[in-house]
Amino acid sequence: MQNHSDLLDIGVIGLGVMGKNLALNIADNSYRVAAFDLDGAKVEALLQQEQKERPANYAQRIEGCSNLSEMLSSLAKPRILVLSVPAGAPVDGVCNALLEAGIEQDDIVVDTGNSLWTDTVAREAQYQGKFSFFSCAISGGEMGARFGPSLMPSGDIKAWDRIKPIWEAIAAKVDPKTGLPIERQEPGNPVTEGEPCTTYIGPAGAGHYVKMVHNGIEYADMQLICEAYQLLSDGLGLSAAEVGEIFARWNRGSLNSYLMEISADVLSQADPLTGKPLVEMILDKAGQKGTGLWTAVSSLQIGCPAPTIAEAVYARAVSTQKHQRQQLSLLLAGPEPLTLSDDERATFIDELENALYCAKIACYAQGFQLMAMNAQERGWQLDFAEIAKIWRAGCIIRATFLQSITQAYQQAQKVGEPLDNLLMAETFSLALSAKQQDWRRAVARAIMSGVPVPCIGSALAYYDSYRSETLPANLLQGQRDFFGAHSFERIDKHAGEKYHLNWSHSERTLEKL
Ligand SMILES: NC(=O)C1=CN([C@@H]2O[C@H](COP(=O)(O)OP(=O)(O)OC[C@H]3O[C@@H](n4cnc5c(N)ncnc54)[C@H](OP(=O)(O)O)[C@@H]3O)[C@@H](O)[C@H]2O)C=CC1
Ligand SMILES: O=C(CO)[C@H](O)[C@H](O)COP(=O)(O)O
Repeated sequence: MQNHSDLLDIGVIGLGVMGKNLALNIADNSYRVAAFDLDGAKVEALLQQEQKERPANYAQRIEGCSNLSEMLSSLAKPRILVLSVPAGAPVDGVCNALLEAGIEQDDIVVDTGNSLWTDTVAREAQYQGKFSFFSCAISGGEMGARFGPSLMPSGDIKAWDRIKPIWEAIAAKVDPKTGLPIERQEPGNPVTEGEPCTTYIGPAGAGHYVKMVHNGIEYADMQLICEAYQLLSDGLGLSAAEVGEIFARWNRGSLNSYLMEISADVLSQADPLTGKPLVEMILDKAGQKGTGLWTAVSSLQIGCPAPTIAEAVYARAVSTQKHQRQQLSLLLAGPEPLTLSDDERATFIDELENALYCAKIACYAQGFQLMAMNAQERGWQLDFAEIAKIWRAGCIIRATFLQSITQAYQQAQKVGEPLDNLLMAETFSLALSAKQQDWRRAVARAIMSGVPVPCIGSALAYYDSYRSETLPANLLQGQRDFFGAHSFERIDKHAGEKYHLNWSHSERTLEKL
């Protein structure tokens, strides 16, 4: 352990991509940090980075520990210990190691990893009486952790009261007037002004659930942008750099977002090895760690439609089937390429911009509805205006658009009417109604040119399903009653009254069950 004369404020365990940067961020905000990783080289690297970045007039604020007992004895009580280790078994591994090292009942362990929310619920109960297991899901990647992430804390409110000042200091900040991020990436000079992107989400598991849905939306938003890229490159024959320029232009309009910004950047990057566009040298097989899948599974389990999020997970799965795709590309016929005039191409690009905006609204509507339905099942009181607010900066899905979502929920709160679906908010219903024809034309062109658009297309089906007062589920109920006597309700009788037609009898009489 490094020399220190005083007890430290907070411990960080796990110094990978996120933990290392969180430790530096916390230190930038004047807290003294004890740091530990199983790999001593990572502790050393962190200490060196702090030394390199620290302004000359600042004292050392991070101290390395060689084991957890040393960390516990270096911290002021009750202790705050931040876990930034991979989700799953490593979280319990560290908790058990902390128990062996002498962690106490009043100490707080904050899990900042992408843990499955049901694991978090179980852990809070499992460690009760031993220490306070608190969770704080985090988004923002490496740079977010370093200079201001979005933080989604949940669990024991007393634990939140203790960590809140640190969390508000290290979180990303938003200008309250414009709703735009205040960004300054300067070691030793953290952003202290503006609204912090953190808020208490709810009981144990709520923060991880909200982060999981954030990631589900992230999957869908990324896939929507990728579909637009394929339409512009394969469909229109534009180069990666040209698509990058279009995305950069869109990023200055209603599609302004971090994901659009980085997509434009990725597309304009040349490969250092070949000089070709880097994107064309990257293998088209998408990885995933599970949070998008968990979101889709949750939506299926609770019966909340989130088709665009599910399609984004399937799109990653299809991408990994490279061998089959190679074989089938030689076997299966597709349409002739579309030949478009210059005017038609320009029109198509504008239509696609509107299609993307509409699909994005539908995808966020799905995510927010999912959070609402799960909250209802769990008895959580989620404040969606606050959730949208803390996603305006710091996190991967940060976008100007989140300010409109914040305002839509604030308006609903003001008039005392719950916003059951974001499509109902005036700002979005007007935009969707105005742009839906362009959305259809973009999907139609994609279909006619043979470019797959599972997310842009499924979002349109979601939109059309929700604007249909009547769906063909009447026939479906008839089918179910026919083969399985599963019964149906009638439109001219009380809700809940069940009927069955004796389909196999010659008279086909109707029974009230
Ligand atoms: N990367 C990202 O953009 C984001 C990640 N997250 C989540 O944050 C968590 C951390 O992610 P990330 O930093 O990317 O992961 P990394 O794999 O980069 O870092 C995890 C670190 O934890 C260390 N570790 C593992 N087990 C222990 C242990 N028992 N005691 C001490 N240290 C341990 C690892 O050491 P070693 O390598 O030696 O095993 C490694 O240094 C994950 O749950 C991730 O899903 C959340 C938001 C964004
Ligand atoms: O949580 C995150 C950002 O919010 C991570 O970047 C996310 O885990 C990446 O997920 P995947 O590897 O599944 O694409």
